[in-house]
Amino acid sequence: MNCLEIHQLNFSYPGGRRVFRDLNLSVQSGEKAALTGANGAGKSTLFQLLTGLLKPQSGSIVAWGKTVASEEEFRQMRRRTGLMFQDPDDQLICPSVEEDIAFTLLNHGMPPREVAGKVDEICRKLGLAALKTRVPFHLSWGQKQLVSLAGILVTEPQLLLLDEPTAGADDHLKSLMLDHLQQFTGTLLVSSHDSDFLERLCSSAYHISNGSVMR
Ligand SMILES: Nc1ncnc2c1ncn2[C@@H]1O[C@H](COP(=O)(O)OP(=O)(O)OP(=O)(O)O)[C@@H](O)[C@H]1O
Repeated sequence: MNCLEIHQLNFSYPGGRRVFRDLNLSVQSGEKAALTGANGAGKSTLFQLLTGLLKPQSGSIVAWGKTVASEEEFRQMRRRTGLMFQDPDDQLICPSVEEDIAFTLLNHGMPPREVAGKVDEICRKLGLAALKTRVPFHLSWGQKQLVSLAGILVTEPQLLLLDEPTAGADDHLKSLMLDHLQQFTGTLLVSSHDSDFLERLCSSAYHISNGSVMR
């Protein structure tokens, strides 16, 4: 079964040039797929379209066999999906690391005590325990990326969309991310210019060029 299907997607930013022209893409459940393309090819834009943060002019998105079009359908889809933004400052909004990691689970109505246990566990796994009370805004770039990833993994998503997760990451952070993402059993679509990281993580690749996807 396909986790994701995109059919004949067309998208332009208001007043901007066309980003996608009749783009088609299918990603199977459990697939770990790389999304590549030159700067400005449209990788970040595609992630935003896939999660309903941008609306296409035409075309359709199907997730787990169901068309996703209305705001409510995207809301349901986002509950099963983790999107890691390219810039962690777009992701981190709370006054402390632990609150940030807990944010989505609390929003989903999980009891605070259960959330606290899950936050502790993911912080332990990702080596973030010492940063729990820190202000996210004051962390280093790499620490912010790791906190962003923790806030996503803690929700146990079935689909992970990662937008250049290793940009600016050192070798230690990259191998930490790799270890955890290799263990992820859901569907993964990861954009990156880091071919070594993609080769070690992904088993398939899709390349965006001239507004459409090539395998
Ligand atoms: N908010 C916006 N308004 C207008 N144009 C935009 C906007 N955001 C992105 N674009 C344009 O859309 C195109 C695709 O940008 P996008 O950021 O999706 O590319 P990308 O593949 O993620 O690039 P990179 O590898 O540099 O991160 C680019 O031409 C960009 O300038």
